[in-house]
Amino acid sequence: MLKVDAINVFYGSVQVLRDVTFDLNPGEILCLLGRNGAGKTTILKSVIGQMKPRTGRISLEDIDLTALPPHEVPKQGIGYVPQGRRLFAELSVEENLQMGLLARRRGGDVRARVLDLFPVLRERLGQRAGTLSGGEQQMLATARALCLEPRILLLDEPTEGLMPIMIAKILEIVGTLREMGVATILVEQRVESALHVADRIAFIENGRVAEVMTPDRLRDDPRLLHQYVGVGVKG
Ligand SMILES: Nc1ncnc2c1ncn2[C@@H]1O[C@H](COP(=O)(O)OP(=O)(O)OP(=O)(O)O)[C@@H](O)[C@H]1O
Repeated sequence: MLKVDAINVFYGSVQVLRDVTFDLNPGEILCLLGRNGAGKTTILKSVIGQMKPRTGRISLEDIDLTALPPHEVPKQGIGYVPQGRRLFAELSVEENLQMGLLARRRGGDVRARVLDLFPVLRERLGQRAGTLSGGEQQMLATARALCLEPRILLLDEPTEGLMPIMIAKILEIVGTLREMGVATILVEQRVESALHVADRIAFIENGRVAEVMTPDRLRDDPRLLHQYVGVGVKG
């Protein structure tokens, strides 16, 4: 469905992505793992159109996303939840959701469906976003992105800084979205999360896709983790 084909991306004269190539199937969860600075966030920014590859191509079915202006890319059905969530802290939960709904023409039933996924937000519609817990803020940021009814969701470290129970909830929602046919590219630092939820794992190393594998393959060969992220698998 989504094809990233040999993209080369630069910040000024510094090349940060080198011939990055992978694909994403409908309803698939692809997890990007790699050391700090490997290029994971830059991959998401390239898919959503915020960074333009100097060469290479990103396409969604027959649409060339790299040829579109950045604001047209999300409209093709791609939702992006950046690291740090970028909510409007002074606005309420409801107002933050409305920001997501504004981007589309029809709204009412989408709002209800999104809130069904996040019952905790329904209870807090009038609360200022900045006063939500970290997990609730992540849910709100994800809910806002889902207002566009994306076919693909890009999540940058959604579990960062959360308590284990919240991490489990966020990952459960990613699993529910898969059942609904939403494909996800998930940037994760926690290997356990990747093993738990991913259909495939792509290791990013120095701006390249070093290897793509299933979680089972990684479990069978934990040395790969030492190689790419410098950690071992617990348990
Ligand atoms: N705006 C920028 N200007 C210049 N260089 C940048 C910019 N943003 C990122 N970089 C550099 O690009 C490289 C890749 O960064 P990126 O944020 O994609 O990595 P990452 O794998 O997501 O890292 P982390 O896990 O630490 O978030 C890094 O070397 C980083 O310093």
